[in-house]
Amino acid sequence: MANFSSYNFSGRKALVRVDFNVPLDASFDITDDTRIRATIPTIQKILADGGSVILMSHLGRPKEGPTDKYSLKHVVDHLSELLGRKVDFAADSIGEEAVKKAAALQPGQVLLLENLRFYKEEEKGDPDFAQKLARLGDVYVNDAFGTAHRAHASTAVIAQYFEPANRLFGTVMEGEVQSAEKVLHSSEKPFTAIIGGAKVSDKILIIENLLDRATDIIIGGGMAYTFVKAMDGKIGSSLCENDRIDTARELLKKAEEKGVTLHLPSDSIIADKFAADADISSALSNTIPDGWMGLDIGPLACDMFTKVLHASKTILWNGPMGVFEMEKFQHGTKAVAKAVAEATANGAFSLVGGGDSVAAVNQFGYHDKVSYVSTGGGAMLEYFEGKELPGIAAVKA
Ligand SMILES: Nc1ncnc2c1ncn2[C@@H]1O[C@H](COP(=O)(O)OP(=O)(O)O)[C@@H](O)[C@H]1O
Ligand SMILES: O=C(OP(=O)(O)O)[C@H](O)COP(=O)(O)O
Repeated sequence: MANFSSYNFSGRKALVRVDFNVPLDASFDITDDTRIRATIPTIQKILADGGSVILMSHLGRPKEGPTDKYSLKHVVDHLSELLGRKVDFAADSIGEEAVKKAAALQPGQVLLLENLRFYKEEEKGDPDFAQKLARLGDVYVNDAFGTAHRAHASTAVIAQYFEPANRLFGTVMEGEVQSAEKVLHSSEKPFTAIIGGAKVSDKILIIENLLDRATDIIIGGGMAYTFVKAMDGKIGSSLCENDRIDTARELLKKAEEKGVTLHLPSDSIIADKFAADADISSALSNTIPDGWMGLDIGPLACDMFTKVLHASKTILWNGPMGVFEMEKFQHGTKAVAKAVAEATANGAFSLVGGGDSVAAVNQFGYHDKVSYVSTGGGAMLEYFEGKELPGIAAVKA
């Protein structure tokens, strides 16, 4: 593996895997550009050396192939603005247009490929797809920390098609790993992990490993209701992964055995539909009526979580406490962000990561009141499990 800062990109086409999986609103405007902004130093260094850049990323989780909603064309204008130069776009990632545009790329130019996940081969880690991508450039830079926990074609499989001397991490990856290492080796207790959001089946498994590290685990957002149901609570139509209920039950038991306190939201803000104009009410999280769903933690939970956070010395946070994109369901995430900021002001070390979590912290004005903001959510949590992430291992191999 080569070193990014000493690598000379002059005359080279750098194929750079970035994580441009940014939140978009209904008009496809970017609501938080942290992940794009983070990659600018990497892109600028390659261009300043006299190289050219081919950017590749995923956006969301498209299931049906090419879909306008998930097109990376939505980020082209903003990226051009941030770079101060026009970025070209290929409406494909390995097809004729991508190949032609990549071949014609001149030093100083930037090309963005269409969403890699429009090909099912990407998530399957298909070697043929990875090799076709690899042919577009002559040096591979992985700067997608947020996706480093995925063993996909563009993050893990592709690296083998480049000589070790032409495989590198970009500045995002380097910075993220350095900061994560710092936390990994210096986590003062009480250590509180906050897990929320909506990727229940992905992140519930990570909780088990956190049991060896954390003294307290706060579970909020859509993640909470699978646990509430595992304790025989009534959750109405709240988000729930039924095939993870047994896992949740086991985790509750293991936490007790290990002396780790799992904090679930005792109450919730409930809604009659998943919409900004829903009718809302509040309820204990284990007595949510049929036809209603929990879309935020309630006031009792906010108070309880705040107390736990104020007593913490290390805080790791991934996943919002509610559907913060809608005003009616922002309060819990705001309250937790405030408590994390207050704990940080009192000397705790706090690390917040994940596309939506970072968007929330930015939106509520707390980004500079926490110790570190990571572009990765699941990736950051898996890094803390102590295992090498596939996207990192492949570049180092
Ligand atoms: N109670 C809930 N029900 C449904 N979705 C929720 C709930 N709470 C939070 N969410 C959603 O979770 C999403 C973020 O989850 P996730 O992707 O896991 O976080 P991150 O991007 O920070 O890693 C947000 O879009 C938010 O609206
Ligand atoms: O947004 C991401 O992760 P995150 O929600 O854990 O922050 C990454 O872009 C990975 O996306 P994925 O979880 O669909 O593989």
